[in-house]
Amino acid sequence: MKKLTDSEIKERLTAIDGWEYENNAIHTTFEFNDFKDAFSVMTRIAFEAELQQHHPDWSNVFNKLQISLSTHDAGGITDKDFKLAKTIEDIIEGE
Ligand SMILES: C[C@H](O)[C@H](O)[C@H]1CNC2=NC(N)=NC(=O)C2=N1
Repeated sequence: MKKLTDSEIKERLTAIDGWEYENNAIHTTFEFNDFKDAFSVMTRIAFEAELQQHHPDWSNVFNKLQISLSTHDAGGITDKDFKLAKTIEDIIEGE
């Protein structure tokens, strides 16, 4: 999988709100009403990640969820990260 260049990453980020590019990964944070809502979304993301065979680096504290996406094998950001980011946005928007 081809590693995207800085300018390709910045260009693609304009199409997804709320994500930023830093430290060789794209990041976002979400805040939910409570832990149950956060964990429920995480479970849905987990099943989609498994289907894509591409997995988020994330952390959850109570109602907050921080997500970072990068392609470990490529040592940077690839189409797989933008595909998973779009999937995550679709899951959140369906809430
Ligand atoms: C064999 C398996 O598909 C690979 O190890 C996948 C699994 N999930 C992955 N997830 C992420 N974020 N980066 C990877 O390089 C990666 N590799």
